[in-house]
Amino acid sequence: MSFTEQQIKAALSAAVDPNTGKDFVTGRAAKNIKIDGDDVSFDIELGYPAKTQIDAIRKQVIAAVRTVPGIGNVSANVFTKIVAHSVQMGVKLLPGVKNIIAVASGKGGVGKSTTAVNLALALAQEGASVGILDADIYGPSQPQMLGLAGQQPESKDGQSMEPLEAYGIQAMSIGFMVDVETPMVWRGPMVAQALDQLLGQTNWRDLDYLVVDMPPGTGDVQLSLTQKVPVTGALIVTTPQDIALIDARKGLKMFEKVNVPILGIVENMSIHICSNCGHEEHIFGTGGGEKMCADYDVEFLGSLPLELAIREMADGGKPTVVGAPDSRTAEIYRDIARRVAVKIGEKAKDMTSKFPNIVVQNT
Ligand SMILES: Nc1ncnc2c1ncn2[C@@H]1O[C@H](COP(=O)(O)OP(=O)(O)OP(=O)(O)O)[C@@H](O)[C@H]1O
Repeated sequence: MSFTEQQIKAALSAAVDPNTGKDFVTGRAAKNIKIDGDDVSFDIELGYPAKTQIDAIRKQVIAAVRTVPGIGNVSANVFTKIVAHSVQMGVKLLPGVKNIIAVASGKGGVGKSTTAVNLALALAQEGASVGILDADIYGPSQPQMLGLAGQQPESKDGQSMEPLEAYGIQAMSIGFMVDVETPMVWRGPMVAQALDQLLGQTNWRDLDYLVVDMPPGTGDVQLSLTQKVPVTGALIVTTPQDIALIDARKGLKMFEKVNVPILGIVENMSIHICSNCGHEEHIFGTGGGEKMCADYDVEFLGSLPLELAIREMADGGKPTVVGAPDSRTAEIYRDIARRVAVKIGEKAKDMTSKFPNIVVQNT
């Protein structure tokens, strides 16, 4: 052997993870370096799902280590390990759920539910175990978007409910419990009770991420939900016009108030590309989302076009990420999903589960 472990580490610290922007040593991804004669093997542990990129990352780190003089065979085991990250103080994690991502908007109709479902499906496509909780009591649209309309969750014990499944993700919605065609007048306590039931009585099965489609707006219902749900981070969806941005700012403030970190902002319906001539038009204005992010020091996670196919696929029960997985739009959703997962991965790990239960016995 004509090289040292130090040289291997130096080579790996010259390679930067394109998703985190950190090198593989500083980011603590490189582990378990083993040298056997001239051959080297090591692990790269990613804290976010990246199934579509594992191959590229493997090639990148192998190429980096091959630069070490005298090196023989190099093998890298690249894998993902998602852990639970901290939530608001005093709120307990949900059983079977590691991380919760709240998807919110300041006002209705900006595409929050469409973004939430595509984000959930994109995280699953990248290899994570994902659920979606449709808490949008005013317009539960996830059953329709996931092709589950008219179905009802099963209960094995008469107390708790099993989430339904579509395209590999688990789903629970207030829409499975009420007739969405019949307008309902929800009084405060009814809303709270229904949401409590959804939150506390769903048997989520081993989720890395639960995406919560929040009710639009920043009123009392939304505020109490953000206090009750153990949220790891929130994402705000807005359209570029001023009125939506003003409301999105209120959303930012609401999460700040309850100490939920903002993962970033997604701008929806940013640009319209004419399907006939390809002409690009900023129907709702331009640059608003990015300016808001700069003003408030939050990340601009990406922007989605105003596109007929997004609406047709979501409303038709097969959202873009699964309906057209090779499209540019699906790629944008996957990029946003990876950014969100990386941001969560950078947050402090949840330590509550590390503390042993202390039992005081009277003898
Ligand atoms: N980028 C887009 N391009 C075209 N249509 C879109 C886009 N995003 C969402 N839509 C469509 O706009 C409508 C409203 O979207 P969605 O239900 O996701 O909004 P929302 O903010 O969740 O609304 P609400 O607050 O009422 O629940 C839907 O018909 C959806 O298919």
